[in-house]
Amino acid sequence: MSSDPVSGAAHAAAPLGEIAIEAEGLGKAYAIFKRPQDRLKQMLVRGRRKYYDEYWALQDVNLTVRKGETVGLIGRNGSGKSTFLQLLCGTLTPTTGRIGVNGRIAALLELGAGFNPEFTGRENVYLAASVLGLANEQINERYASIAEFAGIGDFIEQPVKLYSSGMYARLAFAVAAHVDAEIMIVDEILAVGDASFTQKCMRFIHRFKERGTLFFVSHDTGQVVNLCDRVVWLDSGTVRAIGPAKDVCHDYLADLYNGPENAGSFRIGGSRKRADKIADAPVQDSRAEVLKNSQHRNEIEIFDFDLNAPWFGERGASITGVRLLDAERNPLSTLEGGEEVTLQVVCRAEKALFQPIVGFYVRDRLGQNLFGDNTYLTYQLDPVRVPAGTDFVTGFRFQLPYLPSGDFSVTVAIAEGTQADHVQHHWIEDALFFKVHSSHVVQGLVGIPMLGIAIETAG
Ligand SMILES: Nc1ncnc2c1ncn2[C@@H]1O[C@H](COP(=O)(O)OP(=O)(O)OP(=O)(O)O)[C@@H](O)[C@H]1O
Repeated sequence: MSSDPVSGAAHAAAPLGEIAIEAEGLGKAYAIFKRPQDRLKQMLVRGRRKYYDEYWALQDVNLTVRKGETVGLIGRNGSGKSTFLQLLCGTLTPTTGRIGVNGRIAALLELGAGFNPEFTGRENVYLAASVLGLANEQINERYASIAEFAGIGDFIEQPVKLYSSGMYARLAFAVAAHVDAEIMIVDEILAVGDASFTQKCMRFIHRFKERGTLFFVSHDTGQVVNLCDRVVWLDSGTVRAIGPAKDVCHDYLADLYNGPENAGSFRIGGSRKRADKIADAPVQDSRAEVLKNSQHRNEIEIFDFDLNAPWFGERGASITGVRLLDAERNPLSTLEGGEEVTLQVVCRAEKALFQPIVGFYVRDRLGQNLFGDNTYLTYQLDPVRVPAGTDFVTGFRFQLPYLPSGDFSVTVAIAEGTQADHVQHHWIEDALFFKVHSSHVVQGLVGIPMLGIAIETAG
């Protein structure tokens, strides 16, 4: 394990004016002690010798956030997001560079509201609100509204050590929503609340955006794009990109999909699993060439993953991306029908998952399920475990049937358990749309590739 090694530049005040947050050459190194006794030795030698290795969790971050901006922070696990936020809040000291904050800051770090576990909810409201700058009379005036926002009933009189993570998050958010913060930092906290509370928080965040500066950290790129003007992408402790939310999230997802560890399989807890047993070349329709060159060929246009599609579920896991890839794993925007495709579903385990099931349906415009599948059978004897906070990719590789002309959608879902008994974590209705412009399929719901068609005379 490790601790803060080297002291560095102070948490200095930023220049006044239109700037809310300014980081210059910001870096943070942690000390990694190989043996517990080295930590003690280090304390004794007071810096004259070094008994630790330095690990740079963050290096040379330069960032200016103007007042009123909403900035997203994304990156893989361990890329340095929490470290950056702690430097921003002043709970960590930079090893190099500086970070300045101009305005009252309220941070909603994941399970890190700074509550005292022995105090009741009510006592913690007073404690946290006063740390965030409210006078006692102001807290008295706002207490009823805070309690109402939290919505945890009589639990507010219980010590917070008895709270579930969702209740803790509710109270933390309720306080932060009432302290007149000018800068708000929201870090994954929404993932632990239930759907109605998450929506309440999102309504607050949308209102806050109108008047304040928001720093939003999430693995849910859909939410990031929805909310943020700009996005900072951290990769191994350095800034990989800063730019318009949609562009940066797109590049980040592309990197996540195409990273070497995701090519055709996914790795969880160190073991690499084949996502599926890949069959041989797809079945060729004997008329493939003729169809391809005729007006009957399937022409299919695919639209992007719909970030605003309706969803339901417990959100112990989230689906963060859905797309179709061709046989070479390039993203597809049009299809011909009959060819090999891979439907990729990118998920994030918000909590530790045991036996996740990822599935999909393709539906026609009347809502009829044409076909679909899920990962259950493949993994039922060898259930996958996914640690909390892990992003993972599921691939369904199949030969696309021929489709009749019309509109189609793909519904995707991630559940946990067994086929018969499971918790639905995230079900996204019509996550992806595609349109078939022309087709030779005139009968039935779908057409299958014909290996051969022959008329032969009897005898
Ligand atoms: N106290 C510490 N001592 C040593 N290393 C640490 C410490 N805290 C974090 N790290 C390391 O610094 C790196 C960045 O961690 P950080 O928590 O900032 O990443 P993150 O992007 O927030 O990850 P996640 O998405 O999983 O929350 C990681 O490799 C982590 O192991």
